[in-house]
Amino acid sequence: MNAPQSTAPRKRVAVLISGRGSNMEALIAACADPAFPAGIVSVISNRADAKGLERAQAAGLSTTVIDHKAFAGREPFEAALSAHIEAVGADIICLAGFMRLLTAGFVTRWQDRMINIHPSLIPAFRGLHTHERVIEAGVRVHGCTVHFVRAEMDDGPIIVQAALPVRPDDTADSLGARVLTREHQIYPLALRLLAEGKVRVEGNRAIIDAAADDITLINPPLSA
Ligand SMILES: Nc1nc2c(c(=O)[nH]1)N[C@@H](CN(C=O)c1ccc(C(=O)N[C@@H](CCC(=O)O)C(=O)O)cc1)CN2
Ligand SMILES: NCC(=O)N[C@@H]1O[C@H](COP(=O)([O-])[O-])[C@@H](O)[C@H]1O
Repeated sequence: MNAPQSTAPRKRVAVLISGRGSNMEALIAACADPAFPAGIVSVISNRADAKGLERAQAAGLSTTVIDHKAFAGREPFEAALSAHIEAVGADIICLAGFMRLLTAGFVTRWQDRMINIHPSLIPAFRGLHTHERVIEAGVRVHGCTVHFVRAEMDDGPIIVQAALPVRPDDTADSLGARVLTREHQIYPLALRLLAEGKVRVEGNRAIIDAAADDITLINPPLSA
């Protein structure tokens, strides 16, 4: 039974991608439900060859390429990004495999309205090549995180995490595939909680309002 349709206007979301776009697709699928408290108004890529652009167009969404290489530095690139995001009236920015380090100026401009998905249980394994590093380190539990973006890479207040066991026979690819499945579950959940106003930031912590009826999903039991 669908949750009662809230009368609040749906939050307007800009999704930033650089590549494949499978997390963007998970967000598109969630936003297709009229009862979902957010809708995607623009998909922006810094790469014209991002496969995600075709997927967004196939879903009938407006897509825009703002190529960082066309600008004389991060700030002018980000000024063009902000101008477009303001023009489409976005309330929330979702980074979904967006592979450009954003400056402190841009992060402050969109403070606590910009979230990112990262394929590790931050603060462990921040940065790139997380699955390879997890296997190399021999850790037993791995996962993914949706967090608010801060100037420091992969360092913001954590909204949702999902954990899973590392199998003895795991390769970076097999582990990455299981983590990606969890990413596609937790990103729509985090966006829903944020769009429903159920997340507030205190210092470097994200506080989820306890009434959020899907609290159990935030600490899901370790699944295979
Ligand atoms: N200020 C921040 N910017 C970004 C964050 C963040 O947490 N704070 N998250 C990232 C996403 N990301 C990891 O989650 C990430 C993005 C980019 C890079 C990186 O090394 N980029 C290089 C260029 C790589 C390329 O263009 O292919 C760079 O920007 O010079 C690492 C991790 C989004 N931005
Ligand atoms: N540090 C950022 C980072 O590593 N992000 C990761 O890039 C992939 C993008 O896949 P997608 O384009 O299919 O969503 C995802 O696994 C995401 O967590």
